[in-house]
This record gives sequence, structure tokens and C-alpha cells, in this order.
Amino acid sequence: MDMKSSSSSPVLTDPAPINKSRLCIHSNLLAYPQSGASFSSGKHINIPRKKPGKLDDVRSNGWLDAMKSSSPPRKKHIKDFSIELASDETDIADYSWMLKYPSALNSFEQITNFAKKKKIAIFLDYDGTLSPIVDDPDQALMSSDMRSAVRNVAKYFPTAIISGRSRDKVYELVGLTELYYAGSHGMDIVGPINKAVSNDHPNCIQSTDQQGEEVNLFQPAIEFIRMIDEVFRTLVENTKEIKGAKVEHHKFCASVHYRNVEEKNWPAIAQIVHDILKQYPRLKLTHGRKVLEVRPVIDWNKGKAVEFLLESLGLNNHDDVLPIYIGDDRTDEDAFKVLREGNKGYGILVSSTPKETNAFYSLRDPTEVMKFLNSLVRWKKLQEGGRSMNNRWSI
Ligand SMILES: O=P(O)(O)OC[C@H]1O[C@H](O[C@H]2O[C@H](CO)[C@@H](O)[C@H](O)[C@H]2O)[C@H](O)[C@@H](O)[C@@H]1O
Repeated sequence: MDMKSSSSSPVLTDPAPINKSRLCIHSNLLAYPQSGASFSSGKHINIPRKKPGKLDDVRSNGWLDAMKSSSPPRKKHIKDFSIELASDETDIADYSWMLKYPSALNSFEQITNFAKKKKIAIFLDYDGTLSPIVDDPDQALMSSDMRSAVRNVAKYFPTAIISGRSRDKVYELVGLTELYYAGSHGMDIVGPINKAVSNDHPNCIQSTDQQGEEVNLFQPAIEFIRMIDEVFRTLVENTKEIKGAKVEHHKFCASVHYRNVEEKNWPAIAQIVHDILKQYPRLKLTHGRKVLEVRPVIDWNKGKAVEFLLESLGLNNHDDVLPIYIGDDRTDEDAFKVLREGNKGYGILVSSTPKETNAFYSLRDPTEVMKFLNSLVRWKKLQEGGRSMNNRWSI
């Protein structure tokens, strides 16, 4: 299916350099007094101190660059080139980026023309997509207007949130029962009951959701629960002397935030994560927006979660289905890739600065995401002559 008729598909490179290999840094880079990482409880690991090394090692490894480029500066915004002419080199770069990844709002007619007579399924990331990026992860709240927009979208289209946070946490933040939720980057999914799907996937069981409704619960990394718990506690202990560091427990993965850490202490953060990963070869590192994420080495990600949910909803491999995934982060690229490679649907990157992506379209920020969702609802209402589905979506 020709997803975007206006231009040929651009050949994409992977987003910003991400070095997923082991971090390699040395303790003489630490800008804070190191206490040595040994613990009395016996539940933590003993982390050996590193021999002094050179800053060049860290730079050549690429991870510091990945940390620095992991979240765009907030002030810079891509201009709306429909009303403004490009004037300098930055503008021209922004302009060509917008040509490659046009605004989903400006391309709304093109999207809905393609969506006619198709069932749209909506997948939404949370942080940076539904809520603005803020310094304190606990304060990343959705506006009530955004909540209404998501609620309305869910009346017309099957809708799921796929977040890096724990499923419980993202449910608490979104607070809508009308949706499906996948937490821990898709490693904890609640989807509709589907016997064929649960038979096909080990670790997929029947359960009940918060409303007592029967659901499929899929936790492909269930065997890692204890390990992640242990690693979380060690990370908390080892980062406690680094001002601004924050560790979050997402049940199947853990996040180490450095957004509020002085840049001179970023190597210290990375050192700690690196040393822990060395002790746990079954865990790996991924980069998010000013956050290092420790997760199991399993073949599962947000892209697989989209496929799983489509299958659960009976919407996979159908030409008359159009999945739309909206997200802002590197981990969302897995979902964009699945949609692009399978010519299955549209990825929409939320970004105020140009970056390489597997998405098809772009939106600048959560406000534009909300406008897009509201436009979809208006369009659908017109299509249906004002009728809305009160129950879950007819499949
Ligand atoms: O997949 P997501 O729903 O986008 O979750 C990814 C991470 O989001 C959160 O961190 C990010 O947002 C915070 C609040 O705006 C910000 O302070 C932080 O710098 C960002 O990385 C969340 O706290 C992480 O645990 C998620 O993994």
C-alpha cells in the first residue's frame, strides 16, 4: 500500500548515534567523591572500583554524545514554513526536514483521504507526547484538555498508550479506563481477551483489569522482575550522592534520570550504570530523553507491542486497517519502524527540532498532538454523521 502518495519514501538512517554496547568510563572522571559501592544487605552487588582512564575513551565510545543529544533544547522551535520563508542555514535545514517529515496537521487531508474506509487504531506514547517534558518525572501531568482529547479519540478508534513507564504509573497519570495500556516499553501489556493470541504467546495469561473486566495480560519479561528490582535498589543506592539523579522502577525496566544532574557528573552516572550492566549480562542499556534505561535483553520493544495489540484486536495484516503511532522518543522508533517497514500505517514523530526518524509525519509538541487528535474525532464524526460508538470499538 502506498502510504504517502506525495513523495517517494525517503531512505532513512537510524536516529542519533546510540551506542548500545557496554559503556566504558573510568572513576577519575567522577566529579563527586566516590563512596565505593559495597552494601551490607547482601542483596546488592559489589561493584569494583575502576582504574583511572582517559576522557577520550568516553568520547570515542560515543555514549557521552548520545547523552548530550538525548533531548532537544527546549527554546528552539521549527518554524511553520507554510507561513514563513527560510532565511538562514538553520532555517533551511529545518525546512528540508519539514519537507521530509511534513506536519501531520498540514497533511491532515492527505492522511484522512488515505484513511477513508479504513479502521484507524491509535497508539500513543505518554511523556513528551501527551504531557510536556518537565524536570520532575512525577510532575509530567496531562492537561484536562488533552485527557478529553484522548477520551474522545478512544470513543471512535481503538486506542492504546505504550509507555516506558510502568503500566500502573501510566494508567494513574492518564486515568482513562477506555484505553489499553502497555508499560515498561511494551513489556507489560493489557489487551482484549483473544484466545488465539494467548495460545501463541507464552507468558500471556487471562486476567482482570481495574474494572474487573477480563483481559489478556502479556508480560514477556516476567522472569526479570526480581533482577530489575535488585538492580533498581542498587542504582538508587549508588546514585544517592549524585545531586539531581533520580531512579525510577518500572517493574520490567529501570530508568536513571540525569536531566537535573550537572553535566560534569554525567560520566559518574554512566559509570554506575555501566558497572551494573557488567554484573548483569542479561540486561542492556537504551537511551531516552536525558535518561538511561536498563532493560532485559529480550526481543521485545514498542514495535512488537504495537503488533501484539493489533493482533489482539484482530486488526493485524488487514489492508483496511490504518494504525497511527504518535511518539517523541528513541524507543518510539521501534514502533515507527514496524509501521514503515510493513507499510502498515503512519508514525508521527513529536519533535520541535529536526531529527532522523522512521516516522512519516511530525508534530511539534503535545499541543499539536491534541489538535491532531481533536481533528481526527471531528473528521470521524462527519464521516459517521455524528454517531459515536459508546461501547468499545466494533472490530
Ligand atoms: O515512553 P514514554 O511514555 O515517553 O516514557 C519515557 C520516559 O519518560 C519519562 O521521562 C521523560 O519525561 C520526564 C518528564 O517530562 C523527563 O523529566 C525525563 O527527562 C524524560 O526522560 C519517565 O520518567 C521515564 O521513566 C520514561 O522511561
